[in-house]
Amino acid sequence: MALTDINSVPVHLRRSVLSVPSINTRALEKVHDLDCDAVIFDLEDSVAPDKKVNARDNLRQLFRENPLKETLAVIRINPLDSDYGKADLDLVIEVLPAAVLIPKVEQASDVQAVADILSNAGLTKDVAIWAMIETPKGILNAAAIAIADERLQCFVVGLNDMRKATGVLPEPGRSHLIPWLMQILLVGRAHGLVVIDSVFNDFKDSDAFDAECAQGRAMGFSGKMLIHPNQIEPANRHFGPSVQAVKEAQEIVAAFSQSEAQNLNVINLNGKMVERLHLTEAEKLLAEAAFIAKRERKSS
Ligand SMILES: CC(C)(COP(=O)(O)OP(=O)(O)OC[C@H]1O[C@@H](n2cnc3c(N)ncnc32)[C@H](O)[C@@H]1OP(=O)(O)O)[C@@H](O)C(=O)NCCC(=O)NCCSC(=O)C[C@H](O)C(=O)O
Ligand SMILES: [Mg+2]
Repeated sequence: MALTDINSVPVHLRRSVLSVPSINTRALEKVHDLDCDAVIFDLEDSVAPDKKVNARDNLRQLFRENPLKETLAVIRINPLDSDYGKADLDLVIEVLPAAVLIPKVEQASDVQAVADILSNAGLTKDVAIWAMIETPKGILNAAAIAIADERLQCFVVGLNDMRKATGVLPEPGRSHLIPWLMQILLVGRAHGLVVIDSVFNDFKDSDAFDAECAQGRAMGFSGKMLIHPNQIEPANRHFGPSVQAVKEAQEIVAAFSQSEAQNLNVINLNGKMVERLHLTEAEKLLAEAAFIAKRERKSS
């Protein structure tokens, strides 16, 4: 599978990235039937210390007997300097998920340490690296982290840890967090990374979740980390191409394919300036929409 490049097709979507506690066998059984783009099998904060071994065993069995097919599989390990991180990474090397997610990344060396262990195990590009940016130092060092290793593909924001570290209270609109969110996004984009918005804890409040997805989409995030199956449909809707966006993209492609537009870099489309950069965006959006439609046809 080609590595994700936010500006290239074919696309590997990251609209909905569902976290599943690897100790919860009931939830682990369910993930095969869920319409999310990626699953994070969590070994970190959702698994109690005395359950880490059981959780790893659950994943070993899942990857051996019933691996995910259409959905990207990611394993979130514990920090390498904790009591559990090294054994978690050994499991990653054994079962080969699409990516390993490192929590609480604060400096480039946190990524490099994982990359070195993967390389020493003979894995060069097989397992991508994702990094959680969820501490003040992680945000301040994001630019160095982004270039720590060529396997790094994705930043995932963690606002629970960020709030804990800073004292920022949860509030609708996340106004006090916006500078930090945009900083992470800017750094990620500068280095061609996918950037995933944080989880939303109140999984029964669908209106508030809808609003936060809309905000995350408007900010430029590729998708949202989720904690509950109910959050998948709204995340797919907000972070995927809307009907209106597909229609506009088709109009742009059609307009630029006219013979009179062949040598033009800018045209007037229904009273709006449209340039070739919009054509590139339109083609990417249509490829994304086609990819989603094909996957939906296959699963229905
Ligand atoms: C939050 C939950 C503990 C709620 O679970 P539950 O009480 O079981 O909810 P429901 O009864 O509404 O569940 C309905 C059915 O859906 C299944 N389910 C629930 N959650 C998941 C899931 N994540 N994946 C798959 N399936 C799920 C239930 O088993 C029910 O099934 P059934 O019995 O057949 O009806 C729970 O949702 C949960 O544990 N969520 C994930 C928690 C998690 O992964 N936490 C770590 C990630 S959060 C994070 O990383 C924060 C970040 O680091 C930061 O700092 O911000
Ligand atoms: Mg966290």
